[in-house]
Amino acid sequence: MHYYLIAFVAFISYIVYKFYIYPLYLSPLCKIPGPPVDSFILGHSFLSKQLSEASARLAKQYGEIVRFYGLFNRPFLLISDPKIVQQVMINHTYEYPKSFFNIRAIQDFTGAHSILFANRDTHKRQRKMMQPSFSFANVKEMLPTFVQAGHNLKDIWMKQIGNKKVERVSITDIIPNITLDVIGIVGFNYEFNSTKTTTELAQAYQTLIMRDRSQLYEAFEGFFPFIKKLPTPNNKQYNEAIEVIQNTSAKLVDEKKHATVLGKDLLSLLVKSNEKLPIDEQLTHNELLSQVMTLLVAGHETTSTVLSWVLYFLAKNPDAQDRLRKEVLNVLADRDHMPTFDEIEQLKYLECVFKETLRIVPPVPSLTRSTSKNDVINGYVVPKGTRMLISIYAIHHDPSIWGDDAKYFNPSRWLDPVIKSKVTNSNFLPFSAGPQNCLGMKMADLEFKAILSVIIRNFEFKLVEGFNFELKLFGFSKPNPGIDLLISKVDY
Ligand code: HEM
Repeated sequence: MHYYLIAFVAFISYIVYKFYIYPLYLSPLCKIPGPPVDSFILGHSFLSKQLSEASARLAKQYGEIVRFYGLFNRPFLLISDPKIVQQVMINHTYEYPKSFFNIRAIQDFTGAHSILFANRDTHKRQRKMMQPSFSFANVKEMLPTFVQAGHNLKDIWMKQIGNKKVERVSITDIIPNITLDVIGIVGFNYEFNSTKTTTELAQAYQTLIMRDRSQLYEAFEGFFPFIKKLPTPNNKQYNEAIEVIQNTSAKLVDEKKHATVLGKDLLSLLVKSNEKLPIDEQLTHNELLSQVMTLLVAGHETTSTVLSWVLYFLAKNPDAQDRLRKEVLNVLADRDHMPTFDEIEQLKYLECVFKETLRIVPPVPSLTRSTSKNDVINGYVVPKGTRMLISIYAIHHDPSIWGDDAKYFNPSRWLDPVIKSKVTNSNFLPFSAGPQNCLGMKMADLEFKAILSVIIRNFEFKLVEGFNFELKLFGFSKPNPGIDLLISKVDY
């Protein structure tokens, strides 16, 4: 009995030391400034769905490297210093591997062998394989699909408005389906048809992306993965949605592997270049499947997020909207004209609008990395295995870079020579930076510009009085419960 008591006391002492005394009082990370702890077990209560805005607030209050605590007082560093971004993401990428609050939840979306989780040699091998599919020449060939997607959206809203002067439309209901159809065609030469019919795939993403879960819940699930298996209605819905995505991806890979003629879509190009490589360099079946799942989600959720936000900001800033429409009319005087690549490239204000939207609401608001060895960052000792949250959102809202109006949407800032001289790839990083940056960057750029130019040519957008939503973090920066706008036709 006596021994049991000693063992019990030793166990409790170990728990108290490991989860309370060491992280809060003894770890070298305690020297880094940060907010006081407000919960014994839960760490910081701000670790919630408003993480983006909280991170900007903390950066302002405590500086560019901030210590905070997650579940069970696990320490994290919040980074908003471009110099650290340069060190961690650009100069020494593979020394700072990615780390996630709940990796299994992301792997459900992307497959366990996605390039998003690969490190060092595996990453280099997968990247070398995938990069050629995203070449400039290949992306240029996607333009007609992007413009057609703009026209499809135009036709849907024209029909919705009908003979009315103005119509209230939930823009976030349809835009993800438009970009899902786009990735279907350019990614896999496959018609998902999610704008014409209700598809299981579009519904599955809707279910997953808009799940109302806090970071804290994600962290709990990360610690206790069995939670996902409990037979609750939410879990059932979640697991069914994941199954739809996995089955669709498996079907796409299977069809491509057995196709007699391969096209120019991303997956065909990937399969073709894979076959040319020596066996030990080739992507395995599971790796290929994971890349398809990754392209599906990365290729449509991000672009739909930025397209939804831009319409909101243009509705809120009618002067910017008028200026953009005026510029677009130079190219699209005829509403049915299909703009060429060169014509889109001429639209300089459109470029500013794209960058400003990515700055003010980066679709991926933060990135996670960890130290692979004991390290020194900004003069502080940082032990091996420390997790870092690189807040793209906080860096994009830093007045010392973007000016005193950093929190406002102002596309013209991108024409200001002072701002232009300050912008680098470590302080403007919507697509991340360094060797693991976004492969679909050029594609997203052209898709955004093609769809937005058709839409802004044809419609005027205004805010709905009294309609409110929140910026919430569902992995992507999503407006919750969505965005409604008033839309009217442009009659010239
Ligand atoms: C506005 C649109 C987009 C944004 C803001 C965006 C942002 C990002 C970011 C921040 C990362 C780095 C993630 C990390 O380090 O954990 C990333 C990676 C990636 N993105 Fe995008 N993305 C966009 C569109 C696309 C599109 C259209 C595709 C493809 C069809 C795509 C494919 C990828 C891939 C494959 C990676 C992994 C690259 C690697 O690890 O080497 N993205 N993206």
